[in-house]
Amino acid sequence: MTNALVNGNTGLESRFDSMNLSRSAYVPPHMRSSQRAASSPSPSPSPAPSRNGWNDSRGGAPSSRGGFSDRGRGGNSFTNNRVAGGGQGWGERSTSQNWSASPREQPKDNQMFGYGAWKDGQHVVGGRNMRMEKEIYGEADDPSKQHTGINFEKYDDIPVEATGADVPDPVTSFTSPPLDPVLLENIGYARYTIPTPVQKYSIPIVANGRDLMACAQTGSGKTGGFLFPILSASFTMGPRAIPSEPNGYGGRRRATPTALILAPTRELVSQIHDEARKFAYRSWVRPAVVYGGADISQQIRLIERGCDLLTATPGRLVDLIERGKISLANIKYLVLDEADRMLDMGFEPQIRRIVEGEDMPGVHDRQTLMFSATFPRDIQMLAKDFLKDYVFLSVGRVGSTSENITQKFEYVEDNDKRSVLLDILNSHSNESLGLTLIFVETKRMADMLSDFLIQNQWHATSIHGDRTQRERETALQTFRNGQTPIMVATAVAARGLDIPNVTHVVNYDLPSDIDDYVHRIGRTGRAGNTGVSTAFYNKNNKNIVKELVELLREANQEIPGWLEVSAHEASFGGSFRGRGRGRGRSGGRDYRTGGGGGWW
Ligand SMILES: Nc1ncnc2c1ncn2[C@@H]1O[C@H](COP(=O)(O)OP(=O)(O)OP(=O)(O)O)[C@@H](O)[C@H]1O
Repeated sequence: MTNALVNGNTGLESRFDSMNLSRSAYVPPHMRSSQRAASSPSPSPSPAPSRNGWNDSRGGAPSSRGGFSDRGRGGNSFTNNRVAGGGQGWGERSTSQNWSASPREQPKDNQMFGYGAWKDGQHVVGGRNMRMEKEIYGEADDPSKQHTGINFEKYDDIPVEATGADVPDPVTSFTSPPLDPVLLENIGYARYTIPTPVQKYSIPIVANGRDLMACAQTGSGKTGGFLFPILSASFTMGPRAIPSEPNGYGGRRRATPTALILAPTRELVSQIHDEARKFAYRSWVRPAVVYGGADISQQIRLIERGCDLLTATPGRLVDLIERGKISLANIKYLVLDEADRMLDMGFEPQIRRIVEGEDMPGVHDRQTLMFSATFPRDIQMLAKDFLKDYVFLSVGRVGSTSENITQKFEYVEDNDKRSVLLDILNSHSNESLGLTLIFVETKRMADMLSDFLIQNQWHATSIHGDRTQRERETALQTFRNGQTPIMVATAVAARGLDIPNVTHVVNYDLPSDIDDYVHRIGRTGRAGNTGVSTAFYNKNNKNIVKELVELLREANQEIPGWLEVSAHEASFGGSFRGRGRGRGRSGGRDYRTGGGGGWW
């Protein structure tokens, strides 16, 4: 029996039927935690005991099924009207109800807590909402939230290079100024005490109106690196005035976000949106998220309620623009997160259309930021079109891996991989109760391997592009909460995902691209925590062996003798040259400075 059958739409639905669970509308991932908070808890089916004491997602229903909730807005609609025109760039949002009248005034009983407004040219900060705070920030020791690890302060030892004209000095702490006091309070609620290096630099660079291409290792806080300066400036300056609607849109309300964040996968945009909700708390900024594979009408209803900072996958955004639901005319900040992956996934035409072919202000009338842990040549070239006079920031060498990850290599022939994997899982299960993420190359392999693990009494699930959105979210949810502490994944889970307590990443199949390896192992060892990665290597992986050995050396890892020999043979035997994408896709620095060892 394959995963596709068990977890395909029909299989899943019939399993729910047989469990006699109540059916209800699909709830998108970014709505689920609030929905849980809003609805009374429903008993979950008791899991079957297993060898590792965890529950199997396949025996349980997603706990978030149920009716639609509107993120704790208590059913109140709020108007999203702004003063049209205005000419000066920054305008005014008029709010009809539910807001406190002055920045520090607490809302009255019938007013809405947790949301602010822009009124009469002033930021009217919403009152605190304890339920919302618990939901978005978690408790101090909440295992579902990432906590900083013992090596967090060591990020400061990583060499930073910032190139470009007149690079502003970095900040050393979270202070106001330069950060808006409301943002500072939210950063405090998130329990961040000091900025990571990428944040130290990005805050003043963006505050000074500069464009930025920022490269920093996985798990080192790039999301805050773009959210903090954007939200801080937005809180202080308020929304831009909405330009008059072009002919043909009269009377139709379109969302007009101030900031747009593009990212490659649904899971990643949902995660960025959750972070945006943390830092936009009590402010006038309404974060929104759109991605493919989920009900578009529900997304339209949500963006109509408020959409100032929009996180989107490119395909769904184009769809909404075509439907006349979103205008980009107001964009002040454009962020391309994991831009290199978006190009790999073939999103370049959609991205070019969004940035150059619609109504987004031109490069001189917006600020553009690109973030990734890897910046191959083609993305630096895209930067030439999208960015102006930008600062190129690299924390560590571009494309390097974090020293917080212990990288192990095993020589394993394809036929032996399954049994070696079982051995490794057995040995690790004695050591830690952390989560294990296993990467494979194909969707079919992801299904087959997770079935194999389940047959061997391991609680496993899988995530890949052929699973439905609901299945993907369920897999992620049961992995996050430890019900299925093993997740077999394709590249869809390689980028950006920030899942606490992933202690082990296994590259069951090594990728053919060294940058993919960097992102995959980066699902562990995040925020100063330590983690382990194990890769199964054999002769089929010679195309990346030289880069692997360089990465290991640079990250002060032990290098098995046989791997060095293989790298040596590959260099001199010609089997590596001309295959894959060649030496260090991200081996360069700012291409404008001629850095990078001349590999282009
Ligand atoms: N200043 C900070 N203090 C404490 N924790 C932080 C800080 N900045 C970020 N974090 C936490 O570190 C974790 C990793 O951050 P983030 O997901 O932004 O990393 P990233 O650099 O974007 O990684 P990736 O390259 O994998 O996308 C998150 O859980 C985040 O909450």
